[in-house]
Amino acid sequence: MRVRLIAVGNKMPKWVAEGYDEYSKRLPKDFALELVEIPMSPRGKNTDIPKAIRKEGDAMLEVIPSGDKVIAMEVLGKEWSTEQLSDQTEQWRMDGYNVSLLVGGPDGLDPRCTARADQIWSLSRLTLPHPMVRVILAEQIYRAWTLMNNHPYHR
Ligand SMILES: C[S@@+](CC[C@H](N)C(=O)[O-])C[C@H]1O[C@@H](n2cnc3c(N)ncnc32)[C@H](O)[C@@H]1O
Repeated sequence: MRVRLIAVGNKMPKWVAEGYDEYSKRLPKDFALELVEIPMSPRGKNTDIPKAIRKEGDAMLEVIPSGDKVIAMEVLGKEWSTEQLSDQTEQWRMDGYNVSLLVGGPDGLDPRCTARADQIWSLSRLTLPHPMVRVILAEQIYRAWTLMNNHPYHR
């Protein structure tokens, strides 16, 4: 199984890249977490924000492999416990699915990306900065994998 994390932002601070790598590198090849970064459209005082979001959405839709289970990350999505995430992931694995997780930029996901998703997942009702979301996702995917494999990391 492969989980593709499709996230807006390609110039991340060192702590974000290190945080993401810390967890993604712990996963085995047969449960790989793969990062696909979508360049953030530049923002300035006169930026047409809906147009910037659309451009990010176009790029995102292009890299979602057909046949993947698609999960949009949204504050107002459904909250899952780590156990629910692990059970759901196990189900996808048994059914032979790969997964794409979509993380928007500072102005959120293009509505077409949310519409493309099979499920909408919320990490909490807090609005988190998009760089932090990818680190939290890497840790939670790793944690879910440890649960699926009775690894002592999760307690
Ligand atoms: C700074 S937030 C965007 C906030 C924007 N006002 C919106 O309504 O989506 C950047 C991205 O991080 C993700 N995100 C932020 N907080 C989240 C949360 N609590 N749960 C799930 N995803 C979150 C979403 O994908 C969002 O598009």
